[in-house]
Amino acid sequence: MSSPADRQSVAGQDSEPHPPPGSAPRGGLLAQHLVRTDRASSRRLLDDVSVQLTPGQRVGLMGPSGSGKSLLLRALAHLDPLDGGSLLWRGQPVHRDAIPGFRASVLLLLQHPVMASGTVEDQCTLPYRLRHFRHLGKSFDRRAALNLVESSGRHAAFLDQPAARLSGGERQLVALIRALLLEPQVLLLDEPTSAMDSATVAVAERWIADWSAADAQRSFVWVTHDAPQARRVADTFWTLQAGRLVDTPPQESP
Ligand SMILES: Nc1ncnc2c1ncn2[C@@H]1O[C@H](COP(=O)(O)OP(=O)(O)OP(=O)(O)O)[C@@H](O)[C@H]1O
Repeated sequence: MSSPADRQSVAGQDSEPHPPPGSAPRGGLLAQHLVRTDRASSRRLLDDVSVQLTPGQRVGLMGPSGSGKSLLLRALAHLDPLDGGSLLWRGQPVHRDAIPGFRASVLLLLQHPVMASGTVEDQCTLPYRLRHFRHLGKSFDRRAALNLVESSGRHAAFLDQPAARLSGGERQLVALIRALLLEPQVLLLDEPTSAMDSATVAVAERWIADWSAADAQRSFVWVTHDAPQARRVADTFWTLQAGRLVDTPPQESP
């Protein structure tokens, strides 16, 4: 079995630092020379970042606090305007009319998930009322939601709990359940288990591994400060420092 460092040299960004335009394979996300600058300070928050997420790839994204990990995920999710660079999804720029399909395929999980009013079940049913999921004809699968709830060791009544009263770890769990039910092709995971106890972390890691294994085209980028977790979940490693990609194997962030 290869070490994370070996795997990085084979599959990490240092083997293909600047993939040529249009080379994103079907299903892939390609970011080239991304630049984001803080207008107030002129500091580069993302500084010439080029990454390629290929179908089936499992990326662990590490780096110190403030190094730009969340901003990179938001950029890959087409959430923030950039000051430079290009983004391709399945080899094409994501134009306005392609955004609904993109949003249905590429899901970003925030570290601190926002919960709407209502119950846990309401959080899970909400996306099906949004345009990008409605047009796919998908509907909420309560049985699948219950299976996930019960496989996390919780009672079915968890679905009826008011979301406002959930703990931070429970919110992350609900956000993950909601995302997995939507069966995305790509998950952009911003410290998705940072507030969970170790047993719940193990459940979340297993769910994401199962989701990934169910379709060889599925891929994710998982931000973590936990190097052992990165080694458990990922086969490729990206590290950011001060907005730049650097070539180092997973290590604890300071
Ligand atoms: N909207 C914004 N405008 C200006 N600066 C921002 C903005 N959002 C984030 N930043 C700054 O960009 C830098 C990178 O932020 P980011 O949230 O991506 O860090 P991170 O690597 O995810 O950190 P952590 O590990 O603590 O979550 C930080 O210094 C942050 O203050």
